[in-house]
Amino acid sequence: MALSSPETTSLNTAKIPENPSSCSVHLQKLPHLTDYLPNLKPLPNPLEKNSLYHPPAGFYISQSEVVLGQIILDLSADSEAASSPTPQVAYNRAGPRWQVFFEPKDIKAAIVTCGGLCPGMNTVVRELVFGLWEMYGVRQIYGVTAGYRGFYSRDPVELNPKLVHNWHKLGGTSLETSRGGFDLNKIVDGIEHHGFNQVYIIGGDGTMRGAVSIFNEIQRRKLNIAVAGIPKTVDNDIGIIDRSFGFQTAVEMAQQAINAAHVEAESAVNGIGLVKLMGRSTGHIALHATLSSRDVDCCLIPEIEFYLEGEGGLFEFLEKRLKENGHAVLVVAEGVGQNMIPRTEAQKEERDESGNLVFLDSGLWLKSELKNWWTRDHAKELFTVKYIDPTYMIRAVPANATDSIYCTLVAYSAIHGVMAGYTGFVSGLINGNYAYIPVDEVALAKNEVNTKDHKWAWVRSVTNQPDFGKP
Ligand SMILES: Nc1ncnc2c1ncn2[C@@H]1O[C@H](COP(=O)(O)OP(=O)(O)OP(=O)(O)O)[C@@H](O)[C@H]1O
Ligand SMILES: O=P(O)(O)OC[C@H]1O[C@](O)(CO)[C@@H](O)[C@@H]1O
Ligand SMILES: [Mg+2]
Repeated sequence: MALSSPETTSLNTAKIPENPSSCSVHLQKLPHLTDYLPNLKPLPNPLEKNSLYHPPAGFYISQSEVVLGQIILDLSADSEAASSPTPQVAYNRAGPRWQVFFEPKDIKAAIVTCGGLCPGMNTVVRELVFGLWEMYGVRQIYGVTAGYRGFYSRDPVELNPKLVHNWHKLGGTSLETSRGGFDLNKIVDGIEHHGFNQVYIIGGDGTMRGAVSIFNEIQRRKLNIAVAGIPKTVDNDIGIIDRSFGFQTAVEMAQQAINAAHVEAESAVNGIGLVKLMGRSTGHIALHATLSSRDVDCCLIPEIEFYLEGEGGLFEFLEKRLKENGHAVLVVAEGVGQNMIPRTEAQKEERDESGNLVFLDSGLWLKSELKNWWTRDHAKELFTVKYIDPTYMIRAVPANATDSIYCTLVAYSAIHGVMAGYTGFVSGLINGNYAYIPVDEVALAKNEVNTKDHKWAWVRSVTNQPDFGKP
């Protein structure tokens, strides 16, 4: 990998070697059914005979095609990477393989949706059904309803293109979803009982941890069943992938709430518009909504520390903004201030069916703190806080055009991977390319906002909010 033009770096003080060490690549191993069922025989891909495809040269993806996990490198001679070069992590590129390990007539596929809603869930299900049916001629496709518990407590629903053709226009998940109900043995027994040999699992971080256990148990039982995950996270809290389908739609929907908060704030004397957006442990939606809106004066996310009172605190900042502009818009993620909001003993313990801590309403808390502050310090002046909580509105909608394309491609990628005999993987977008990632890796990978990165610096520069830091 030689640098094309050393001159271009003349403005930069960093020394760049003429010929930086050729990069070594570490390919993350993808589990395959033949790892534990060595006698399985490959077959030619049925797409060869699909009259709609006529696969051209280069259509099939080879084992050697990879997607790099990191595409930004520091080539300077004194960089850490140059002094101890670690191999680049790479993932298998997603797409059709020329050999498959399933005969279409023998396939019985199951699709399940788990966890909270996200725009595009129905589209992913629709595209799995269409892809399996149209590309590979699969005729036994089932929806497992109500999340993981559906594997053992409900009859699966037969799916076909006619039934699901309109689902991309619907928000939510027509298969229904739930939290909790994860009983590993009952689930794998259910999969065996129904004779499913391809299992597609759509869900968030918890769902992916469940998928790891299901995959491990299937391997332990040496079953010829492939498991593929499709990460769904409106909060964008799953690592490795660029983002989940539905995330951009949610950010777009958040604009409506921010616009309304801005109008309300601007139309009042000392008006504050307060918007709470989803994001339990990560502030990606709040961050992206702030960057795209430009009406936001302050964005608070769980990854930053802040305090309310005193010099350098939130109230001091808002007071300044109110003096300058007469109004201010504040966007907070739901996970913000959870360690500052007073809780009863019962609230400290309260968890949802999946075991996630139930959060208190950060927006309501902030609204009340703002009112107390104003009454205490400026009792005679007018003041208004308009609090908007669009929580479910931003995720209960169908996917926008960009997310719809993502839904289709991520679903097709999953199908191609499973047909090729891969298992225990997820399909996802990495640096703009579809790739296969071992599910155990995804289940552990968090995606928090890096507050030392440019993106957070951009927020600071569009809002001009201070680095609240510590008092
Ligand atoms: N560690 C785990 N092992 C097995 N199953 C799990 C685990 N964590 C969660 N699950 C199961 O996965 C399903 C979904 O989990 P959860 O409710 O946490 O949502 P999620 O998948 O994280 O989605 P989101 O948080 O985006 O709404 C539930 O059925 C839950 O019981
Ligand atoms: O009310 P529910 O369905 O548990 O969902 C709320 C949670 O779901 C999420 O959207 C994640 O899917 C979180 O942001 C939020 O805390
Ligand atoms: Mg989760």
